[in-house]
Amino acid sequence: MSIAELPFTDTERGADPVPESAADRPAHGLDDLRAWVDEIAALTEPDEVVWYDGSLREADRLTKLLVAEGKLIRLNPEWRPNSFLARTDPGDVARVEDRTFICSDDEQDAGPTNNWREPSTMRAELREVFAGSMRGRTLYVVPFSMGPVGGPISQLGVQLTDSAYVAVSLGTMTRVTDDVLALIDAGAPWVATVHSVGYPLVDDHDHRRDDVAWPCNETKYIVQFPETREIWSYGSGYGGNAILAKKCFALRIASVMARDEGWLAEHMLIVKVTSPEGRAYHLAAAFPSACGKTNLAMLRPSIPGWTVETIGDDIAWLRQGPDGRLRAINPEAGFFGVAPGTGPSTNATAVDTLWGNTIFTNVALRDDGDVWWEGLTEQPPAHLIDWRGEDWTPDSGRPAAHPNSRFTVSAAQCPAIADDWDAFDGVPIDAILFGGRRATNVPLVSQARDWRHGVFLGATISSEQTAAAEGTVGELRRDPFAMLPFCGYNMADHWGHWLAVGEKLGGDAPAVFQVNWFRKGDDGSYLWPGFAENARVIEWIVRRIEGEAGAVQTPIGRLPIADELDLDGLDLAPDAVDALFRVDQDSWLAECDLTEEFFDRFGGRVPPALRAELASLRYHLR
Ligand SMILES: Nc1nc2c(ncn2[C@@H]2O[C@H](COP(=O)(O)OP(=O)(O)OP(=O)(O)O)[C@@H](O)[C@H]2O)c(=O)[nH]1
Ligand SMILES: O=C([O-])CC(=O)C(=O)O
Ligand SMILES: [Mn+2]
Repeated sequence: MSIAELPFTDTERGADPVPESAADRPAHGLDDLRAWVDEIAALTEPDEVVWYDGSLREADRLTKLLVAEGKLIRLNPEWRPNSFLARTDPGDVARVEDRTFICSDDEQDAGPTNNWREPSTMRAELREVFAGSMRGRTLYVVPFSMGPVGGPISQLGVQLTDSAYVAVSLGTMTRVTDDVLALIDAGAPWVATVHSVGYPLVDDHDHRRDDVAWPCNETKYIVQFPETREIWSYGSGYGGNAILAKKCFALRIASVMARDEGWLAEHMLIVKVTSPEGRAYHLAAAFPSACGKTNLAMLRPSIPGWTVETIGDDIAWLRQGPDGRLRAINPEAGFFGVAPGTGPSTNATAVDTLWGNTIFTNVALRDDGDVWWEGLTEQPPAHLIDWRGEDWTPDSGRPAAHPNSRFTVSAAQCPAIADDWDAFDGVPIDAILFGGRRATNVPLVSQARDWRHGVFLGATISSEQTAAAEGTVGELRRDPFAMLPFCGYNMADHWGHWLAVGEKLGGDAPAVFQVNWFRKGDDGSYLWPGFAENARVIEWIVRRIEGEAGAVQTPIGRLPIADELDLDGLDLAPDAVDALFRVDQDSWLAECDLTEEFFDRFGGRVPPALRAELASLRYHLR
């Protein structure tokens, strides 16, 4: 196919350019791209500009450079070929939600769950911090595609960054190829993203300072301009803050594009499930950060006859296809997964994926030059260098790997990757799952009565805070659609958008379920073994889609009837099943009060259909 014949996505860049912005003109062609790169280079004053082409040769050159600069440690190639360890600054280990801004023209469009700043004020602030911010450094230009290059659900972007670690990571996490430039030259739209670690090596008086292993800045900005589809990130080198294709573009900016164009950009894994009868199904599931997406995406079923293959572990873009069904792509090309808790008994597929060609961040270093983290083996090694670079022994009394330590690895390297994982036009979705980390109340699995009830379940996801973002771990927080930190517009409008998408899908809409692997008994231990055993829940879900499994109607949804969930060979605590599915009237009524309080934060923007769902839930509980 020639470039001229490739189907282009129909995204327009912002209609109302804000004056004095460096990157808000409608961009068409390589000349515009080059002009924009020049403009940012004039602002940030790097020593040189390098176009990164994503090739193995260039990746190799940059990792060698990073090793020479002391920014990456090469792992022992005998255990972990072509793999590296990065240690961040201890203050730069997770997404910074309080420094993440949605700068829509209208504050109401950002909504009460986003930090809003007036766009021109923010632009002025950004110009100040970015001025000269790349002095003494190299500016990398990284053109990338989210999704198969030129695909009907795919989008293009360009990231400018002064971090080689970020450029290489982006090369793993997205498709960085010359084809992207060819599409841009042919006029395809692209999203402009600028990143600086905020650690210039030369000051205003021409004084040079030495670089550090993890340059960053105490002042951080993660800024999205939804109308002009732009991203500016300053002061952090950590994944979710710095690999702008991921959360900033594929969720915050893409969710706005999706709202405007009638599709969905969601914080979801995608899997292909094959039943013992050989029938294939595709499921998409939204769980908040560090609540089990990567684990479910790589599930090895404990029950015979079933297989689960990976399509994506974090982000899904979904669009109604020509056949009327909802089709999904994984816009990413790699995994940026949580290391702790990843071991042979929990996620053997991930362990096998990480055999080489991996960048680890903030895990511990073994004396033999390999890596370790809590959960990789039952017994920790006798001695390690911890994520801060300090000596560690099992009685040090602190974790050796940071709880949010991560691996960056190519999706193609996953042994369980599905053959259709990079299908040009995506895969048809049969079921959507919503889940959170709830010690109480929420049952192991339930089915929504219909799409509208499903949207209510998505809108009311709540979860105990994890280490994936700065904040108090364990506190309960509302995380609608697992998108609280990632929705680029008013969350209540997002619910309305989901309802509208459901209307369009009609009878072709996927079935919707809610799951919770994390319910605890009175003694504080998990009631459900989780991980591989979650296949039993997947089986019930597939049987429900096929109309083969029974369910009982309860006020909160349809629960499996006794014996429909295969528990054969499971060693559950006495009463565990009862406790996993108990619907306690009083605590659910209290939950309703919390939901109403939460809805009230959005005032009149909450879709009446969701208020009606809440009223109906209360009515049936009483
Ligand atoms: N008890 C229990 N823990 C689980 C289960 N699945 C995942 N976990 C744990 O949850 C943590 C995070 O899991 P991930 O699969 O990495 O979470 P994620 O949703 O992909 O996280 P992000 O990459 O931050 O979006 C790990 O410590 C896992 O061991 C489960 O079924 N049961
Ligand atoms: O974005 C990140 O830093 C990692 C991630 O997947 C999440 O937090 O959901
Ligand atoms: Mn995530």
